[in-house]
Amino acid sequence: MSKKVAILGAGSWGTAFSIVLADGGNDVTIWGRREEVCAAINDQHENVDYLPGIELPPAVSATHDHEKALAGADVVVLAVPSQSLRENLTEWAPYVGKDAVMVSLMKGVELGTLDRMSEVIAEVTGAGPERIAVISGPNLAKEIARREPAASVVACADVDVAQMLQRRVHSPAFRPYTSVDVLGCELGGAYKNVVALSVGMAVGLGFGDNTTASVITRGLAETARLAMKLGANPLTLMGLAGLGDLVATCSSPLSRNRTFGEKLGKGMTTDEVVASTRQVAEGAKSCSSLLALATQSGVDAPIAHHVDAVVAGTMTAKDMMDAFIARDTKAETD
Ligand SMILES: NC(=O)c1ccc[n+]([C@@H]2O[C@H](COP(=O)([O-])OP(=O)(O)OC[C@H]3O[C@@H](n4cnc5c(N)ncnc54)[C@H](O)[C@@H]3O)[C@@H](O)[C@H]2O)c1
Ligand SMILES: O=P(O)(O)OC[C@H](O)CO
Repeated sequence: MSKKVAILGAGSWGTAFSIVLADGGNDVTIWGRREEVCAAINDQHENVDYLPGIELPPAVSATHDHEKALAGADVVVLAVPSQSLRENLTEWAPYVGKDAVMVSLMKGVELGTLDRMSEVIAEVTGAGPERIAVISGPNLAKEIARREPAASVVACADVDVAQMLQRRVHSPAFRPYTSVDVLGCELGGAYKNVVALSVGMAVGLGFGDNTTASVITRGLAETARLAMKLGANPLTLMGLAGLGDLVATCSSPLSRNRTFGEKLGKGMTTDEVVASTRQVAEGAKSCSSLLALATQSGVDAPIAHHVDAVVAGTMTAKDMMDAFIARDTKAETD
């Protein structure tokens, strides 16, 4: 049986996940947008731009040619920014094997269409749900690349496919659990970035653990409200792709979303924060799409609403925190 995997995207997570896959016994080819990044992966076994100091296993190689990366791959892993997936995949789709399973590592919701990444994949490739999976959990790239122990969720509507992928990514430091709740995993992964932005803002403003714990907990309530309205299993939100990822992202200085929020909390503008890093903070775009999804679904989403306003520059981080406290009071479980 082929164990060739293509990873499309040579950023932090695509590269870190190549280590998981190589440790799981797969032969991995990464497609990278920039030739010099691919050359460094092949020649120095290192992604000097995104994961400096981490030695990549011999089973990992890279190419700038997507046709070469995709040739013979029975598993295709997608790790580009959520807002560029549709454009990228439209170019790649003709070269994806007709039975290949596509796995989204992305944590965002498309602006405009409000599609989750699995929905973009289905629309662009015409693949059925049995060929589309999601891997999501508390998985900060640098820690995974250092092979620090972590768990995650492999979700696919077809449990046999989820189990096949589970076997392929199970490695000494990475423990995958299966799920059939693709929607719940995707919304948990996208929403926690928005909550991490607001937690980062609280940290940037100098507030302590009571404030961050309150925002995290109400963030989970907001995520669960929307996800359950759209059909997610509530237990998914209590699991690794929900609470687990929320805690990791909101607690860690390694999180790009939390760091982005912290800079906003310290008074930088969105343009200044974007200019200060080349890495993607998905929540800065997905706050708008998740807010639109919540509004369309009739779900109250105060955190997405206020984060969207701060990112858009129509409200300050301090005014956001004041507004959270001043909201009409209600029962916790409403
Ligand atoms: N980094 C993590 O710890 C982590 C963990 C889990 C999930 N994710 C998710 O994985 C996805 C990718 O994140 P990342 O951490 O690898 O981001 P990154 O910023 O580290 O890298 C993004 C990669 O995409 C490329 N890219 C940027 N714009 C592009 C475009 N228009 N077309 C094609 N390629 C483009 C960049 O060159 C880079 O290689 C995101 O949805 C993120 O939320 C990240
Ligand atoms: O760095 P962030 O904020 O994109 O978060 C990374 C991962 O999603 C954590 O699981």
